[in-house]
Amino acid sequence: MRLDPLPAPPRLRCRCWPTSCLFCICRSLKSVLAFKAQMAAIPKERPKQEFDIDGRQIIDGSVLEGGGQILRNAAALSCILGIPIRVTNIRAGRDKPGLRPQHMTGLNLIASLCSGKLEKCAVGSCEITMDPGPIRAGHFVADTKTAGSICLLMQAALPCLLFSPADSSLQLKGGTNCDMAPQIDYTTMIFKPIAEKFEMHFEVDIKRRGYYPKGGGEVVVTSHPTKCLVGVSDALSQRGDLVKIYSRSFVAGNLPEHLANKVSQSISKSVRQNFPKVELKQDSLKEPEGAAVGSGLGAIVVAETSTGCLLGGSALGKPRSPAEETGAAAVRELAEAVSSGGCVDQHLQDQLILLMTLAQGQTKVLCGPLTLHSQTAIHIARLMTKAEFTVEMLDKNKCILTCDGIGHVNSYLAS
Ligand SMILES: Nc1ncnc2c1ncn2[C@@H]1O[C@H](COP(=O)(O)OP(=O)(O)OP(=O)(O)O)[C@@H](O)[C@H]1O
Repeated sequence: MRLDPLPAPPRLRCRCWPTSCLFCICRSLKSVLAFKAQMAAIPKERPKQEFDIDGRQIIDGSVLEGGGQILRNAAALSCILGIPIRVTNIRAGRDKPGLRPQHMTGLNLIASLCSGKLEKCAVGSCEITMDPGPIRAGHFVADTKTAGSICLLMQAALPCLLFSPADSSLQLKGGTNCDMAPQIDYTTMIFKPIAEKFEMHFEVDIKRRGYYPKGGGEVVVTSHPTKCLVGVSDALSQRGDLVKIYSRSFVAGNLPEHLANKVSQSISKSVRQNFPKVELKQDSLKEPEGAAVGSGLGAIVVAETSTGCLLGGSALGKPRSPAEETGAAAVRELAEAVSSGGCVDQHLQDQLILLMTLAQGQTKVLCGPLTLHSQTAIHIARLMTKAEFTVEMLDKNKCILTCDGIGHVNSYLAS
């Protein structure tokens, strides 16, 4: 990874020099440490490729974030580029390492898209192999049988279907609004419109919502193939001004509708405090009976800028936590994304890496601090492809992430 141009190192001398105070010295040292941490996060050398005795590329699932995203991105690249893989140390960075139902379902789904051969793919397994075949179009069904995230199944499968011969549909079952994963509303309201700028097109039909712990949600996704994704150079590098904020607050199951209104009111209050001049539109609802399994409460807040950037914040209700706190937490996450000064929030950042990698041409994204998830996604992309990533620090928190993608072409649509 290239590092040029680098920012000037932070000044060691404190502002009240020559009568330096302890506070300023500490502050300077802290910024030196932060600067060093950011540099350390971006290795210069490309990661070294290693292969097992059968010629499969070895992917170490314990690097950096050490979570399920390594598996999804590696399996997707394996399927798209026809690279046989052996993933070791799966989710070694998590309390319960090994495959969880969501990851196992995602791998099986990817394997079925490309008639791939999977070995050792079972809950708890810390190592799998996958030998991909040609990607095909069709109707594919995947069920986590838990509240495992439907959006993370989409995250794994949709990039693969871009390179299939025709339209496909995915019937996905699991959780639609879960913690530690995009809520389905995040995927439709933020990821989808931005992915369209890369020429990734799909439609989402939410048949039924499902929440932790029951799951039981169902989403049908129609995916359209593309000849080649295109890099996005301007649309994600100019932040513009905030022009609108939209919020969706919901309850489902045995929770009363007035709780959704409380979430909405707290969002309105926090938005007024943080963004007093920005237009706010709100929806507050109880999911109709039959349209949701189990009980849930949550919110998503989406801000749009004058240049078309979309930033989000979301939260889900927790037992014994007041409904108002859910609204305030969603706005806090949004405010953090806005104050980072980037064109993407911390979650979209890593979700775009695969698209940037595969696209034809250059993508430039103005980001806040690079997250560990993004660094991990970049690591896997560099390990498995020739995509070039550059990080240009603009100040100690903001950077431009540039990727020269590999321009992978859909062989079925090539002529
Ligand atoms: N609140 C959120 N909004 C949008 N996206 C989110 C949110 N929280 C997490 N994500 C996304 O979900 C993905 C989570 O990946 P991660 O590897 O941590 O989870 P995982 O596959 O469930 O595995 P693990 O259980 O190992 O953490 C990332 O792409 C991240 O950006």
